[in-house]
Amino acid sequence: MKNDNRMTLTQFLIEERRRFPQAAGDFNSLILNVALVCKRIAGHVAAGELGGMMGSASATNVQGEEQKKLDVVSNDLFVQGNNWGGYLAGMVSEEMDLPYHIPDHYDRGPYLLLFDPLDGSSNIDINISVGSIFSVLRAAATDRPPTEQDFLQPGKNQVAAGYALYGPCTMFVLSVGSGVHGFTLCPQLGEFMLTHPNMKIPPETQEFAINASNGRFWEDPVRRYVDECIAGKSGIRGKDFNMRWIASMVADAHRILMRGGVFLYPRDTKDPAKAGRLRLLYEANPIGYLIEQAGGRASCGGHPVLEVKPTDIHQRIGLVFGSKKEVERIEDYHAHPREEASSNPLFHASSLFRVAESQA
Ligand SMILES: O=P(O)(O)OC[C@H]1O[C@](O)(COP(=O)(O)O)[C@@H](O)[C@@H]1O
Ligand SMILES: [Mg+2]
Ligand SMILES: [Mg+2]
Repeated sequence: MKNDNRMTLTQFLIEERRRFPQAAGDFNSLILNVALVCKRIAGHVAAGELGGMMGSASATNVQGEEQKKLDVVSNDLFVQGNNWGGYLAGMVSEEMDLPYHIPDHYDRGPYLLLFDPLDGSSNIDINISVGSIFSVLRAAATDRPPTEQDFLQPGKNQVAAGYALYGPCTMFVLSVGSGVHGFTLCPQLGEFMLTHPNMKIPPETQEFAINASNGRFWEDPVRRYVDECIAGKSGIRGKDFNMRWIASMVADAHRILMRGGVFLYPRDTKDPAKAGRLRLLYEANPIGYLIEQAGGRASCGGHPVLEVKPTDIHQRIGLVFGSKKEVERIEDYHAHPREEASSNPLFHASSLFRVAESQA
């Protein structure tokens, strides 16, 4: 990578801050510390500390010391890298049952940090790209530890969101509400350099991503959409589609930000107790925010996902995101079921995204 005159993440944040002359600097400290944590995680991933060395919670190394899973290591790095800075009131993580409270000997600050420290962890053992996803909300108060309720804000309240992708190179993709910007880690400088300013998702696509092994559990709007993509030129879409599935949502989202496409992890009937696979607060919301900032659309079927009022910090949700026109088509299929679907009571009984929508 030529790094001579590219802007660093720090320089980018300084430029952004000029738009908010009253800002105290807490926000930039937060983003820079999250980026530093991501560099540390990238180091662990690149060092081959994958499944064999760190994959099992009960694994021991040659010294007989217990080794932690990389998910847990990544979570600890997020917590320790951000609890001391004075800019956070608390944190929520996929790896922690309850919200994390800033210890009394550190200052509390105005922001909440929510994260999936390692997304796509089933890919660690096989050396396929994984990533970290984060979301930033404003705290309701700094004179007390945040309650769970304080974290239950709709995604539209996010003041920033982003992810790091640990792939062939490490990238940090960020939105602070003014578009989406991609930074690539320069190994020589150890800095994230602005390599992909203003990422935009084309409104149409010929690529879709879904775990097709769940096909028999899909409800009609999703089945219809996928069937039409597969029918290609011979069907009503009149064009051939390609399919991709990395099984790291963060990597699938990155591909869509780079060249368009649509991703579906819908609510299905496989386990009716689960309102989808992905977690609302630290997977669907931050990715939804980035996608919409890049001109795409993120939906839970009938509503923009960013409108959903959360009810639980680890709540799951059905999620569709990507190229705007494709997501709108899927939403339309939910809003206007096919004839055969509307005459089939099965399809009435369980609307794909019903739970999420009722919470919107
Ligand atoms: O087993 P599947 O259906 O391919 O699931 C893959 C999905 O699960 C996830 O890996 C869940 O994330 P975690 O690794 O953080 O649990 C998503 O990234 C991905 O889209
Ligand atoms: Mg995840
Ligand atoms: Mg995870």
